Amino acid sequence: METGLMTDPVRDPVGDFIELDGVEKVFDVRKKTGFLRSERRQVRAVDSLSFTVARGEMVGYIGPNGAGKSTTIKMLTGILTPSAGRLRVAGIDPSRERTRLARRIGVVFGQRTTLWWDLPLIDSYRLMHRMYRIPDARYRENLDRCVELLDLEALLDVPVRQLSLGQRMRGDIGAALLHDPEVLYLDEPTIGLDVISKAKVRSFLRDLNAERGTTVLLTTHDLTDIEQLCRRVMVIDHGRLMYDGPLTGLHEVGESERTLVVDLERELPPIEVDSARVVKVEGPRQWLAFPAAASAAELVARIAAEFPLVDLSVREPDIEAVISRMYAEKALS
Ligand SMILES: Nc1ncnc2c1ncn2[C@@H]1O[C@H](COP(=O)(O)OP(=O)(O)OP(=O)(O)O)[C@@H](O)[C@H]1O
Repeated sequence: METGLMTDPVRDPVGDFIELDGVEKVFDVRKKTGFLRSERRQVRAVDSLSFTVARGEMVGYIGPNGAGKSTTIKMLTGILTPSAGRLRVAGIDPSRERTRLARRIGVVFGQRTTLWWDLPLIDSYRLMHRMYRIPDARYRENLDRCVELLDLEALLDVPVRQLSLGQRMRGDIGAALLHDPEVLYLDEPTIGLDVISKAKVRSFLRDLNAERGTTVLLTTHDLTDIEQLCRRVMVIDHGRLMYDGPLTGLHEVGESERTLVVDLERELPPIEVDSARVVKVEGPRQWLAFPAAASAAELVARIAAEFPLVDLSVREPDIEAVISRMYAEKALS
């Protein structure tokens, strides 16, 4: 049933909901090279991209600026047509049947709003009710739910232009969910938000995914979004998939380091020990970087045997650092 949009992962067999096979997107760009001269150039924004996302998955889609993330999402909504390859969402070819697909997907572009700027929030919702031809009872139910969980009650009569960024974002997420989409594409949903607004948005998305089984594809520069929401992450760079797996696996791929922080009885010269190097000294405290895969216990034992150790802690690698290192290594290779 096309409009039976509630997903029940128990009844609904888990299958590939989003499928990309060798998808490419090439843009023709004209670049001015002189007064009356210009040069044609091709930009390969997405290159041989293949992946699948199962129903109910919540997947992070990350990469540096210009990697091809927005282009992918635009192809998944049907706004852009792939130059090559096969792409399906819920069995639909997005660019051929964009309107039919629109009833089944929700999209939030963090840097743009789908709301009517001059109208109170509730009027935008009423317009969407009509535009998407959402049955009255379903609209009411979804509206009430979004108002409650996204804390929108006090905002409904406020013109969108007067909302803060965080309020507007919650309003936009509500708008994307009024028609009960099976899949939600989020492009930078927490960009520019304060800590409290970010926490609200994340908790809402977690509940949405858990309770309704909504499939979520999340693009973000804030890795805490990924850490808190997604078990799986895909890393894209230069339009190509570089990594697809659990967030924790990125540490191994990035050959990252952990940090041992030791407090000594007194200020001492940097500790010299095999398999670790001092990266910072502050009074009696020293920071030693060591390979993430090496045993912290062995290193601690060696230091404790030779130095007056008072206290210690081990810091896990910073995902952000791991990813920037991955990009840097790729650029050099
Ligand atoms: N309409 C377009 N015409 C020409 N080139 C484009 C167009 N849209 C995107 N590109 C180019 O395609 C590449 C991928 O862009 P895209 O916006 O998909 O990256 P992104 O990963 O979303 O980046 P960001 O994190 O900065 O939003 C970039 O080189 C960009 O300049």
